[in-house]
Amino acid sequence: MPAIKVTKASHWFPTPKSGVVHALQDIDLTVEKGEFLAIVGPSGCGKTTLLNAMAGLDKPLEGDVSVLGHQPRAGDPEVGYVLAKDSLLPWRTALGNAALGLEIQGVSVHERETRATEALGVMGLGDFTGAYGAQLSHGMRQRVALARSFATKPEILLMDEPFSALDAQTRIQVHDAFLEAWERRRMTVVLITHDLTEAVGLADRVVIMTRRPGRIKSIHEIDLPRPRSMLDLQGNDRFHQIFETIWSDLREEVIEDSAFVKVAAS
Ligand SMILES: Nc1ncnc2c1ncn2[C@@H]1O[C@H](COP(=O)(O)OP(=O)(O)OP(=O)(O)O)[C@@H](O)[C@H]1O
Repeated sequence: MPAIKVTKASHWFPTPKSGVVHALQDIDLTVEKGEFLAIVGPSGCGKTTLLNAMAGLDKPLEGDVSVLGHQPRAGDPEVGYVLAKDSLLPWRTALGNAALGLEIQGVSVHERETRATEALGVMGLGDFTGAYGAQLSHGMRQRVALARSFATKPEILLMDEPFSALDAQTRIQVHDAFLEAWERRRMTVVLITHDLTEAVGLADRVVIMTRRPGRIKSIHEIDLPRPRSMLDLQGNDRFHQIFETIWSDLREEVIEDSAFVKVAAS
């Protein structure tokens, strides 16, 4: 059984004046268990709509989505969701924030503190468990948000541009902390990103979506060995080759998209 199966999914939204916005068209996609899949495509092509369908937040008007063999449902403890905004509660410490998902799941105080502390340690924040959001940098805050998701040990992690608010240098540090944490559990990840370097560096496969209505244009296998480090990949020839191949395929879709980060590898 795959982790996620999307079959002939199409979706559109009503607009106040004139009809509909056709967001997704005929999406067929299978994500295997333990796979790291990245989705790239121009702004407004339906990436979040697709992720929301996997999260059970929005059902496609046509077609079908199944997650771990059943209909997706919002709040499924087996599925974590990480957004660009860290959404930390300012009155809670890093530990309190990292334990929040477990608390919602009804996990005992002792166990959630143990698991949240471990997740913070994995994200390199072992010395900051007592810090409040205002005392943490952007990158540290986002690592707390990632620790919050990891602590619940979801089978599937859905991520909507989780690194986009970080500056380039911090982003690489958080990528590597995330990769290290992911290597320990190898949960299924679906990552939406506007950063092709990130997609190629992190994922096993990169899905390119077309302009709206979003269809799947192509899927690229990333044959870089694991474990990986984003920092080390900057000097890896194979990484640059794969990057250029995917970019030449993606280019015409995102050429007018100012949100898209072509690169940089240096
Ligand atoms: N609730 C909604 N009501 C009306 N239109 C919507 C709604 N949600 C999304 N849309 C429209 O559907 C299209 C796809 O949106 P979606 O957010 O999925 O795109 P995206 O690829 O994630 O974009 P971005 O990369 O800019 O975040 C867009 O044109 C958007 O304006």
